Amino acid sequence: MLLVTVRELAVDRHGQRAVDNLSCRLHPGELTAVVGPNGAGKSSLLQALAGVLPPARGRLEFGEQDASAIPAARRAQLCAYLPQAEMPAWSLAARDLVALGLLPWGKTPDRNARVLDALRQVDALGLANRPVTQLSGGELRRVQLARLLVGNAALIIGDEPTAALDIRHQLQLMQNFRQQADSGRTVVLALHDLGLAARYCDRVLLLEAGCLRASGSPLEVFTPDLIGAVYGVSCEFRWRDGVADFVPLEVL
Ligand SMILES: Nc1ncnc2c1ncn2[C@@H]1O[C@H](COP(=O)(O)OP(=O)(O)OP(=O)(O)O)[C@@H](O)[C@H]1O
Repeated sequence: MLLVTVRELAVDRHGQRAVDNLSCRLHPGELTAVVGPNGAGKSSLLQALAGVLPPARGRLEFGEQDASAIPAARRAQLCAYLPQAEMPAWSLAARDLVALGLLPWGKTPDRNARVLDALRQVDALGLANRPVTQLSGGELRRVQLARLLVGNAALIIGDEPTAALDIRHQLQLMQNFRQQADSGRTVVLALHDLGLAARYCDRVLLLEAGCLRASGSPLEVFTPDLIGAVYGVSCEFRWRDGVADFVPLEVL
C-alpha cells in the first residue's frame, strides 16, 4: 500500500516550466486519471512520479518518505512506469521484454510463470515467443503493459496506456487497472479518453498549462463547463448509474 503525496511540485523541461505548483494525493486502492489537453503537463507529472524527471521545486513523498531519498533500486521495485511511446531497440522475444519488469527484484524463481501470467492478463499469451520488433502497434503495447504489471509494483504509472489498442483491449485493460487498484495498488494513468476515465477511475486530476485546474471524482470534474473551458470544445456527459458517455460536440 503506497500513498503518494505531491507537494507544490514544479517540473522543468529544457528551462521551461511544464508543471507548476501542483499538489495532490494518489491513494492506494484508487485509480486516478490525469487528463488535460496536449502539452498540459500530464507526461511531465508522470515522469516526475516515476523518477525520470527531477522536481525543479516541491517534493514527492512515498508514504512518509521523501521519494528522492529512496535508493533507485528500491524505487524501481515500488513503482512501474509505462512511457507514452517506446519503440524497442532490440528484437527481443515478447516474454523477454516482459521479464525486464522483474529486473528490480533480482533472481525470481517463478520468473517464467509470472511472465506468462502477465502476458495472459493483457491477452497476449500467444505473442510470448514473437520478436517485439515484428508486432503491430497494439500488440506491442499489450506486451509493454505486461511488463508494467509483472512486478506487482505498489505504484503503477501508465502514460496513455490505451492508445493504439482496439476497443476490446481498451476495456480489458481498464478492467485490469481497476482490479490492480481494487487489490490495493496505487494506479495513475494519463488518459485522453474521458469516457474511459469517467467509467473506470475514482479520481480525476485535470491539468491545464502545467497547473492543476481541478481535481475530484469524475462526477465533479467532468462537467461540460469545466471540460469545455479547458479543452475549448462544447461537449456533453450523459450519466447513467455513475457511468458517463462523453460526447464532444464542437470546437469553440
Ligand atoms: N522533451 C521535451 N523537451 C522540451 N520540452 C518538452 C519536452 N516534452 C514536453 N515538453 C514541453 O513540456 C510541456 C508539457 O508537455 P507534456 O508532454 O508533459 O504534456 P502532455 O499533457 O503529456 O501532452 P500530450 O497530451 O500531448 O502528450 C509542453 O509545453 C511541451 O511542449
